Amino acid sequence: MSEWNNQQRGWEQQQQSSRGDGWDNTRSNRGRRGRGRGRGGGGGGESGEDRSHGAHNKWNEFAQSNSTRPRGGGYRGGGGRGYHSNNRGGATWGRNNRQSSGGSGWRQQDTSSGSTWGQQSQSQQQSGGWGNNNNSQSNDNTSSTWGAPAPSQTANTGNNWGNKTGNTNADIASSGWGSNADTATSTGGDNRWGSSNNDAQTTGDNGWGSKPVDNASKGWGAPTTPAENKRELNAGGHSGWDTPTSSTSDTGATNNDQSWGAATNNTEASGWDAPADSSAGSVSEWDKPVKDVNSFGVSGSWGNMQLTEPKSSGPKNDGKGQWKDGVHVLGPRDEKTELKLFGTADDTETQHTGINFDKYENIPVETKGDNVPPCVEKFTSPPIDEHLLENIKLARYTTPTPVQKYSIPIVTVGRDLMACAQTGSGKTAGFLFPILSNLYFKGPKPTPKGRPGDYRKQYPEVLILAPTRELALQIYQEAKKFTYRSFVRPCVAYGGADISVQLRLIDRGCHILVATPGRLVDILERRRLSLANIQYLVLDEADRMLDMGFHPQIRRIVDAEDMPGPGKRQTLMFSATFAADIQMLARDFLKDYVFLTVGRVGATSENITQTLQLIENDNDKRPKLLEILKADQDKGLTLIFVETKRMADSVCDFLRDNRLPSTAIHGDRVQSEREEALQAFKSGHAPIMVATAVAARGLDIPNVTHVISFDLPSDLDDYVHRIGRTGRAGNTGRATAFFTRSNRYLAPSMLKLLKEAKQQVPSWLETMAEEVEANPPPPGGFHGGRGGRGRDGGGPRRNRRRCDSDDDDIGPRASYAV
Ligand SMILES: Nc1ncnc2c1ncn2[C@@H]1O[C@H](COP(=O)(O)OP(=O)(O)OP(=O)(O)O)[C@@H](O)[C@H]1O
Repeated sequence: MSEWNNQQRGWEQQQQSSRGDGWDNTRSNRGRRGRGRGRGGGGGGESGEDRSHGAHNKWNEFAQSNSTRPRGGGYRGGGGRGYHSNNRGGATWGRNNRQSSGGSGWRQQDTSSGSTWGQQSQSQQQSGGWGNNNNSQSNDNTSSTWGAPAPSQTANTGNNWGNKTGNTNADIASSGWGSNADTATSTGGDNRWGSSNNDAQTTGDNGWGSKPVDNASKGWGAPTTPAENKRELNAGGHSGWDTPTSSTSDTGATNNDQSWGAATNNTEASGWDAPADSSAGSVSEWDKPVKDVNSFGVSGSWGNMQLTEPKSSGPKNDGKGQWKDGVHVLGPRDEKTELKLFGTADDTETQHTGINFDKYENIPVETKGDNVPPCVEKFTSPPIDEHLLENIKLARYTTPTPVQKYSIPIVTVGRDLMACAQTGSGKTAGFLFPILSNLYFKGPKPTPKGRPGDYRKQYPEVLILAPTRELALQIYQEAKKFTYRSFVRPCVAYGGADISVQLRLIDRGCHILVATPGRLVDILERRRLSLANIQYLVLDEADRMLDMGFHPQIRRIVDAEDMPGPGKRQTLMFSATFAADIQMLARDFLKDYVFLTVGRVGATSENITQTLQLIENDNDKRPKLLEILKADQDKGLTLIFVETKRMADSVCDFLRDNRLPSTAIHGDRVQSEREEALQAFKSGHAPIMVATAVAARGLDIPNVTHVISFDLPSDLDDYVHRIGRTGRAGNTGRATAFFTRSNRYLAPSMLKLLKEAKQQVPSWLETMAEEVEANPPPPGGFHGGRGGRGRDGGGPRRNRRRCDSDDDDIGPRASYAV
């Protein structure tokens, strides 16, 4: 029996045995929002959001039958209202909480007659919960503490969530829950949850944030390879990660040993500092403690912790360095942090270079501009800083990709750059490396003198704008890799996550800010950040940002704030495609720039084998999809692109109905769900992901071996980016597209694209292309093939957002007129 069949059987079993518990819970909860609030749930009150009555009834039926809670009762109902009241994606918290002994858990704290957190911590000593650092009583497995997810509970005797291991902090006095304490100076073991956001990935022992890394050994149900995952499903094991989206199964131990990792792993930046969806707009108690934290060591509320914590004078080891007296003092090495950041040489959650990596060498490179510096052939010192080279080595990069070979010297000598290179060819490092190298050489720029009241303002030196939340998060994670042990602090800000948490992180120090434009405008309006110190402005996927309607926000950020103008800062724009309308932006934002193209602008990688399937009728798409998936012997991940959010849910439902473990990602899902879906996909728990354009750009997911364009976008650039989720870093991949008559106007440009990438061209495409050329679309009647350089047809497509298309973090827009 083929691997596929094995897998499938396993999935079936999974579906039958634990539907509602596992991967399937990453599905969209669209339509469920707001239902079933405020009833039952053991007094759960307002926090209960009964997701068992959602649109996806079938699954919810499973959930109901699995559930012991009263219908309509908030699954978070264990303890009154907590931050869950606004947090769909944080279901896990509530669930664990509910499982916890005697209604314990921090939510209860909230109901405990206005008690302070510190007091709660005492009550926790009886029932287990977060305020309770030293309370071994809380270690019953069901009430697993935050920092100690189920698998590690036994190991974590006495631990509670923020604070796992005795935590001897030299700087405990300034730290704490909502800790504004500089995580850079906290010890590796000082797992204060307020700081877990950063620490989750950079320090090994940090409460729950650290969990996912060794999930394989901890029985999370998230084995290391997708193949194994599938086998585990065969074995009928619970799944894990993505469970938290679902409120459906709040029973039993299964839930206990799920969940946490999902929240943690997915949301490094949100971690539990950023408990899932803040879109509901409220901020929980513990998200607001910036002020309280300052009084931490003084008033003792919250700060009860410190009284119970012994101080340590042990070495600090959080992977962070400092700039001291003009010298870059590196932080100490830390094995666990390195493992988290860089993975291992053969894990499946890290992108490894593929057999065709060397072929990048053959791609023609062109530069336009005056006095372009010569490229480098190797990662050498100089122009790259020694410490950066060490991190590059840890990332197992041996040779720069073509875009890096050119961007490194160009940016190092201070030039602006517009760079266009194929998907998956290393553009992120192309801008990060020279920027970081320069920062490491020069050290931090002095903070400008602010106005009175500006004392809390941060002055980042690098601003990286990205169109989608997931891409922002990914760039941030890359930045964390290459800033390991350095003085440079990266931060991230994107919509759908708690802004106060993001602000708090920024407050702790921010040299590099990665942000989506809408969220950044929001932050700027709060006057908590100044752009006066920006030395580098990076617009990643700039064309997509314009296409999404971010033009006003970008203009505002760049022109209407205090950012230094062109010539006083360096501006870098990177994409695999550049639409015509980006030229305008380039003209205004860049100065004396170099235009770098690696291969033809907008071309696909030859590492991707493309197949077009002519589909006569839209109704034939689903059976065809099933046929392809079932015949697929590939053990890798499959990403399916559709055009609308509704269709994403619908196709995902269809696949599940056919017992194919799938998840969906689109803009109608709350951020935590999106991240969970992504994690379920990455980990192989849901090896099929149905996505809208929200996942089209920049996402670097290892082991995506097949991209299926169920719907073709009306713009070929979008197609190029979508299929670019496979065939990355020299790996090979496959792309299948369903081509219908309604896509016919794409035929000429598609034909050209296929020929250029040396792909097989079906004869019907040639015929169709000829027909279209003989009868071109009426002016304005079709937006296919947006132009760009060397691209056929179509005009600028700005502002042609579809009503059901995805918009991500558009944010406040009315406040600035273009
Ligand atoms: N020099 C290198 N050696 C080995 N791997 C590399 C190198 N540079 C980048 N990579 C890896 O290649 C993968 C793709 O890189 P990246 O995400 O930066 O591509 P990209 O060009 O930005 O793609 P996209 O156009 O889709 O945004 C990443 O996993 C990255 O770690």
